[in-house]
Amino acid sequence: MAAEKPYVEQCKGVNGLDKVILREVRGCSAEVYLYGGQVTSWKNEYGEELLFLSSKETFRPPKPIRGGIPICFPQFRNLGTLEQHGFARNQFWSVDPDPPPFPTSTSSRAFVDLILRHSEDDVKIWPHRYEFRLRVALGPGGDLMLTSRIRNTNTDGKPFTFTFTYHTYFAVSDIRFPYLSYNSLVRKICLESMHPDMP
Ligand SMILES: O=P(O)(O)OC[C@H]1O[C@@H](O)[C@H](O)[C@@H](O)[C@@H]1O
Repeated sequence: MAAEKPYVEQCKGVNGLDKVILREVRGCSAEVYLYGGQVTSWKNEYGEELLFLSSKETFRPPKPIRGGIPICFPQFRNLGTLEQHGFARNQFWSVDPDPPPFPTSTSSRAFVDLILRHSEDDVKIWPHRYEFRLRVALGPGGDLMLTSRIRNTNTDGKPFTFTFTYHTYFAVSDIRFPYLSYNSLVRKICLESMHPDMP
């Protein structure tokens, strides 16, 4: 009888980059690259891929990975002076061996905790110190849950503001917008996310 695959497995992905594979008993799975703290694959119990990853993706840092769920932090789009979508997506995150407890317990056995801390290079372009903890969990039914906890670790207690996004690329087999052009739809989604009460 074949050995059961583990719920959580850390291994090498494309170009030797570290990745973590999460699996649940019914066959669903997810993959997370430590580069970018980025989910690059999420498959349902039939093995169908639910996320888009560019076929041209070469997994070559410092270029961000195009596809999956990039983490945009501390800046979304061009809403600031940093490079588009901030710098968290092209940094190497670490597995967090001792994350602080969550207020509610999880039923998931397939999860990984990652952490990104400021580097001295970050501080030169964004003068704040932080800890960004990300939990990626795959539920028993195949649901994917991302939880982000961002802590200000400035030694002088100075507050900071940031913008943040899970810039999810979903895989779709076909897409048609009979009444909206692509650009107006994107603009509408962006406006709605900034101003949720807009008509
Ligand atoms: O090309 P990037 O930096 O990975 O960004 C992906 C996309 O991010 C979106 O937020 C922008 O509206 C697009 O213009 C952009 O192509």
